Amino acid sequence: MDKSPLTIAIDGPAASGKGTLSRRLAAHYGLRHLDTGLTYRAVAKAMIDRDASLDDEDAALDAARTLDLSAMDRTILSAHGVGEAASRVAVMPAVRRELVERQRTFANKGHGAVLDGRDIGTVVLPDADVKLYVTASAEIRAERRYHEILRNGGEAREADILADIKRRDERDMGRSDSPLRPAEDAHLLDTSEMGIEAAFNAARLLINGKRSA
Ligand SMILES: Nc1ncnc2c1ncn2[C@@H]1O[C@H](COP(=O)(O)OP(=O)(O)OP(=O)(O)O)[C@@H](O)[C@H]1O
Ligand SMILES: Nc1ccn([C@@H]2O[C@H](COP(=O)(O)O)[C@@H](O)[C@H]2O)c(=O)n1
Repeated sequence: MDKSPLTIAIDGPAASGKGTLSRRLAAHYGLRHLDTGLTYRAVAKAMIDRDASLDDEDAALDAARTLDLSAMDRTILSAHGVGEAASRVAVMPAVRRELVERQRTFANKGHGAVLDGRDIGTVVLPDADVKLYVTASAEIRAERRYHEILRNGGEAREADILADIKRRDERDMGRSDSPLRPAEDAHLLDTSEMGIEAAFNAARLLINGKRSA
């Protein structure tokens, strides 16, 4: 296998499967992985814990500056409501600047990395070796998330999840700073009719093709 450093940027809307794919790719290529959504979630959670308003930019910036990437707990941060709150602090340019800096430092520290989020290919790592934009219809994404919540012992209504996903898509794609969109040189991967294994194999083929080109 080619041992040169490899940076992979993976973007896509909520519950599109970018985290699942990123973890598989990181394990396969022996790369470190950062789920950048967790950084926005951690800022939002810190504000909720401090009873700060989610519109308070000073409090959000303070939470971003004091964030410890190594202490982010996926189990706590993955709650559906925290994702919604994260998309509200993610519209703040000062918070984005702070977190993007931290994310770049992570990416540049070692021998390659996989980062997933909303602006990785467009803003955080515009020179990434490979860029993927993972998507699926809102209905399929809501169905997958619904089953995930049930599997984990939670309760939810699929219709509420679909409404949340559509609202979050709108906020993430419509914000003026770093809106969610595919980078011009990103490969599109629509997994609406593709299982996890098939998506992983498709991504692996694209990456290997790019490396040997
Ligand atoms: N190709 C696929 N086929 C079927 N289910 C999938 C596929 N990819 C991911 N999933 C499932 O869909 C759900 C959402 O996936 P995942 O958490 O990876 O999405 P995400 O884009 O990282 O979400 P978020 O934006 O909330 O971070 C999970 O339950 C995962 O197991
Ligand atoms: N690079 C990123 C990553 C995430 N966001 C915002 O955080 C929210 C939560 O992200 P998840 O991937 O964990 O669902 C998301 O809705 C975005 O608003 C971002 O802006 N940039």
